[in-house]
Amino acid sequence: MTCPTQPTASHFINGAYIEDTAGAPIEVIYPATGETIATVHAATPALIEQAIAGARAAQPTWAAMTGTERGRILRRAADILRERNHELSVLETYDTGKPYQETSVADATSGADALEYFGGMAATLTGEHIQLGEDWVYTRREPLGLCVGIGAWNYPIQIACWKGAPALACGNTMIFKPSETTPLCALKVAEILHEAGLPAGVFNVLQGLGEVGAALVTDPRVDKVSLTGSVPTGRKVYAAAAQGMKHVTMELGGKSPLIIFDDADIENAVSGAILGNFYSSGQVCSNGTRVFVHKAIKEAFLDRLGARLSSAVIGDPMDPNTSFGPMVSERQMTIVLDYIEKGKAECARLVCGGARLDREGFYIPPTVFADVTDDMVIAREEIFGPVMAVLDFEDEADVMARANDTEFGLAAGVFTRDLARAHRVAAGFEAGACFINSYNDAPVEAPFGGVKASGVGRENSKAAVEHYSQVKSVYVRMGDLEAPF
Ligand SMILES: NC(=O)c1ccc[n+]([C@@H]2O[C@H](COP(=O)([O-])OP(=O)(O)OC[C@H]3O[C@@H](n4cnc5c(N)ncnc54)[C@H](O)[C@@H]3O)[C@@H](O)[C@H]2O)c1
Ligand SMILES: O=CCc1c[nH]cn1
Repeated sequence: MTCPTQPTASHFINGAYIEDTAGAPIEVIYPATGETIATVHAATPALIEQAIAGARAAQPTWAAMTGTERGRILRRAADILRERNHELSVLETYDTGKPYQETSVADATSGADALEYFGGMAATLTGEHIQLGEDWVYTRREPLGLCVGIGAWNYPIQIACWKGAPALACGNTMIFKPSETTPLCALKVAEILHEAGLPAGVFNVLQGLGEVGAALVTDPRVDKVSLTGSVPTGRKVYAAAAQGMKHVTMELGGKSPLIIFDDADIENAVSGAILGNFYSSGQVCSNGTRVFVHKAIKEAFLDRLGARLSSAVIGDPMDPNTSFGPMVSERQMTIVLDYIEKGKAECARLVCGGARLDREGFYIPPTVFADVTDDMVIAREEIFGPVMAVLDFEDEADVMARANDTEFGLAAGVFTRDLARAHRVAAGFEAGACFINSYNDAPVEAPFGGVKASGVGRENSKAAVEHYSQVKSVYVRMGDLEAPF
């Protein structure tokens, strides 16, 4: 079996596809069937050297272009991404197993939004003038140099663009290493950027496992590392980057709370809980997997949730009617099934789901546990699959303390009709991305990122510019300079 739209080689370096079969083979598995659809090869040390040398050499010329010129290329790439939405969505579906119903509206689209947004912003990046009597200071906003992006497997196109677009807009070059589980889509992003006029060497893609990522992170010629991945990987990558005093962005995992008060619109709250637990088969970093439901409405909430989940169309991800697909890999399926067994062993009440589906592919249906308590493993650890934990509460202060009682701090949500309470709760959340009467919206205009163990820095929005550029100040004296001797 082969995916109809797959790239022609494993890597993209200095403006061209390149293959080196000396690198260890990495099989790309279609999660809906378990079949191999492609084989890529991990980057060899020679290819890593070629990519770093090329990206370093390309950076000064790219930075010397005006922001308008750089932005025009990024915006052209955004247009091509949109024109090829179908082809890219098919590839993303084969890479991840996510239903085409989702990928055709959420993935290339989100990548194009980032290229368009940062392309538009490139010409506006300026320093400032600070008058000091007759002297003055001006600042220059300068690129960092060579940035490395390292991706997770849940949003391959989005992650490549959320990192690449602001990096390139600011005048940096980038080497992007996709997850070894979903290596295909980032290559298409590189291909499209070059079709849009990107000079060779400015955006490169190298395949490989953690050791290729580690080789990039530790290279002294790399100035910044942006990782999307788990907290354990984040700790390693952050520590390695610190040895070289490199800039970092860490977009890591979460175990986010979603609080549903007794005055909430139940239908909307159920929608939020579904979007925050079962979109992308639960493989979204910001998911609100600890759903605190006020005791007074808990059974009504669970009844409506069960009814709505029974209408999920689980099946062939390429069928446009399918709304729920498989887990990304057999490994991830096993991890999630282990957590489900822990939930059962801890005597949480299994409301629906709870076992692998009897069909080919890595399918676990939407799974809901009720009567979950704060100390249960399924309420404390990130599962990264379609498993919702429903916990009871009665008092606002109590539920806020419980919601924040976690090492993570990526996202949080609240459903209530009381707007004063909604804003009070949002202010009290220890989380980077909060939602009121909604869940998991991630527009490019809004900062995205976590606090506590969930990360460092922000992607998207004007905030991302701070993480891909640095400010130089220049003091200008207008008169004579006195000295003590
Ligand atoms: N905060 C966010 O924006 C965000 C978005 C998506 C996913 N995630 C998180 O990602 C995780 C799931 O993705 P995953 O399983 O691919 O994560 P992971 O941490 O296993 O791997 C992430 C990436 O890091 C690379 N890597 C592993 N070890 C490395 C090392 N020592 N040095 C450099 N690179 C290394 C991997 O090859 C992969 O490309 C979840 O925890 C999820 O919450 C976070
Ligand atoms: O997976 C994390 C990033 C994200 C959140 N919503 C869409 N993408």
